[in-house]
Amino acid sequence: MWTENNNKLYRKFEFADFKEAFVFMTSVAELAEGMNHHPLWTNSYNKVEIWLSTHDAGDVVTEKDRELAEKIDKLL
Ligand SMILES: C[C@H](O)[C@H](O)[C@H]1CNC2=NC(N)=NC(=O)C2=N1
Repeated sequence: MWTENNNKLYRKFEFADFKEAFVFMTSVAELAEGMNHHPLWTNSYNKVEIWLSTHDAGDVVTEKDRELAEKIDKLL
């Protein structure tokens, strides 16, 4: 579930292992490139944390962030 805090959408994802996490990250990267809208994220072994905001709009949450979050959810 995404939460909205400090002008960012945030969600933490957990996978079976690093390989699964990285497959997910590769798909997110392709989505991000397609939208020209990129995540701030961290990866530690099987965990991926993502923060979404729109820098061009002054680092706030916009429709683009909500759209990317929705597309990311559909990868799961
Ligand atoms: C120049 C380029 O179009 C912009 O920097 C794009 C790239 N990716 C981006 N990603 C995010 N998250 N926010 C932006 O405002 C943004 N802008």
